[in-house]
Amino acid sequence: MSGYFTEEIPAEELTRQMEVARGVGDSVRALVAATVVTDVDEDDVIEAQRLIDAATAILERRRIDSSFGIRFNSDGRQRNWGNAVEGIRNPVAPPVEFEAGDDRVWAEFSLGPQYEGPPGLVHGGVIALILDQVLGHAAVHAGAPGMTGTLSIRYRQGTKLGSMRTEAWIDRTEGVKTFAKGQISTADGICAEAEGIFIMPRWARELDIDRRSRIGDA
Ligand SMILES: CCCCCCCCCCCCCCCC(=O)SCCNC(=O)CCNC(=O)[C@H](O)C(C)(C)COP(=O)(O)OP(=O)(O)OC[C@H]1O[C@@H](n2cnc3c(N)ncnc32)[C@H](O)[C@@H]1OP(=O)(O)O
Repeated sequence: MSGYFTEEIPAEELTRQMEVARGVGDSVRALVAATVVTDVDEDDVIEAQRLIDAATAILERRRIDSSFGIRFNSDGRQRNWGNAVEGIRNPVAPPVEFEAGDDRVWAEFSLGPQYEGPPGLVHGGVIALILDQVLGHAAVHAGAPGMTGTLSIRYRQGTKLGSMRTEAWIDRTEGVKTFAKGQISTADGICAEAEGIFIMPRWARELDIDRRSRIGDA
């Protein structure tokens, strides 16, 4: 399985690189939201498009041949900047920043107009995206990570665009399978609940690699 590799970067340099990555990610996130809801005249839209195309040409002057992957420093710090949920350099990602306590992980975050499904509400697939990641994180945090085998979601009520919270915890483990549960809530209460089975894949079991740090597709 490729995509997991070590790339040693000194601490200060890593901090600096993170600021730059977050900066460009945040700017493009703002651009995406503005593109959805702008009400300016067409001439302004066309001028903006010209500038955006120029920016894209700058970024494409040099690129990696693959996706970003997950990069580790030898101290265990990881960079998953391309991740669709938490990647700081991925404008598709809100990004969601997870915190961990004794028995669960959680995050507070906001979803803007680019995540709309039904009018004013978050798209159901985006809800699934977030829940997959938070449940996967709970499995990692419990020291029993894996790839998502099954994810079941009960959508209890529409999730309004804006501020929300997600959290997840482990229900139980059975051999290579970790059973996780979680939810997303807003000021209206619980909007969606999920149950997932995360499985340590056969290739990882055979490699016998560090379960805490290497499995999952974060
Ligand atoms: C300090 C560092 C921190 C690092 C911090 C990292 C942060 C990290 C955050 C991670 C957060 C990730 C969260 C997103 C995670 C994705 O999004 S993963 C991407 C989506 N999922 C996939 O692409 C998975 C695709 N499927 C597969 O790869 C394989 O089918 C699976 C699921 C790994 C299983 O394959 P396998 O290993 O060959 O399984 P196999 O040996 O046949 O079966 C093992 C057991 O699992 C059961 N099983 C197999 N498939 C399934 C299934 N689909 N459903 C239920 N049970 C199943 C079998 O029945 C068997 O059970 P037992 O007989 O042992 O009771």
